[in-house]
Amino acid sequence: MFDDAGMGNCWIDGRNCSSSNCCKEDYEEYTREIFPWRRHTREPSGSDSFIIGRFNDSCYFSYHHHISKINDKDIRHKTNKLADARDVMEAVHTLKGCRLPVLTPNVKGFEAAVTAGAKEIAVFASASESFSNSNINSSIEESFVYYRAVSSATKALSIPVRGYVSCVIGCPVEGEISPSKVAYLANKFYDMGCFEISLSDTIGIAS
Ligand SMILES: CC(C)(COP(=O)([O-])OP(=O)([O-])OC[C@H]1O[C@@H](n2cnc3c(N)ncnc32)[C@H](O)[C@@H]1OP(=O)([O-])[O-])[C@@H](O)C(=O)NCCC(=O)NCCSC(=O)C[C@@](C)(O)CC(=O)[O-]
Repeated sequence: MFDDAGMGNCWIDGRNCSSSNCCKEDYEEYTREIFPWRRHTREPSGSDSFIIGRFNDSCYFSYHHHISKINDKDIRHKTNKLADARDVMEAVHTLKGCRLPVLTPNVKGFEAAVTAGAKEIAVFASASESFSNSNINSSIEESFVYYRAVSSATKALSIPVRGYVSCVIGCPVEGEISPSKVAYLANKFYDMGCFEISLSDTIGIAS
């Protein structure tokens, strides 16, 4: 399902469909070079924990990042959304042999994640200014202000933090991303104390 509260136009060189969706079903809609990149409507928590469980059974993944402790843009459902995240944490905390880092965009999300039982935290910055603004409503530099605060809060509780750099190859709005920008952000996460740094080809154009 799509909602129209999109994240702006998406431009992917040489592809006629969004990378994150099946090209086949989208082909008709995306036969133009520029197409609206819409956000998926969130599934109920039951499917989240079911999917995490299945990934774990498949033994392919030793960790699953999940449950972005995020602010739902439609504030009316914000509390429900957090309750939803708590349900997922409750449903997966018994999974054996896997790590479950929780994405948190700020200290508020971190506190909610720890309250819900998170043992590992993940923060996420983008190598593209446009993607950062669309994704977390702040610039790259602003996001590191939030993430340094999260990192200090995790140190006090000895909770490990993973740092994601998004859009390391290309951005749906800005196109190709310079590797030196990616290296700069990875260094910032390293200096901040992240024990792991993940470089994400967020829109899958490297493959
Ligand atoms: C970052 C924000 C919160 C800024 O959203 P905002 O609206 O700018 O936040 P704000 O600071 O203006 O606060 C607005 C309201 O939200 C509340 N709020 C503020 N923070 C939280 C929170 N954590 N949890 C719950 N509520 C929160 C805050 O308390 C306030 O409530 P009010 O006072 O009006 O009642 C929002 O833009 C957001 O949630 N963005 C995240 C969207 C998201 O989940 N993106 C996908 C993550 S995965 C990813 O990015 C890529 C990755 C990691 O997978 C790797 C890759 O593939 O690239």
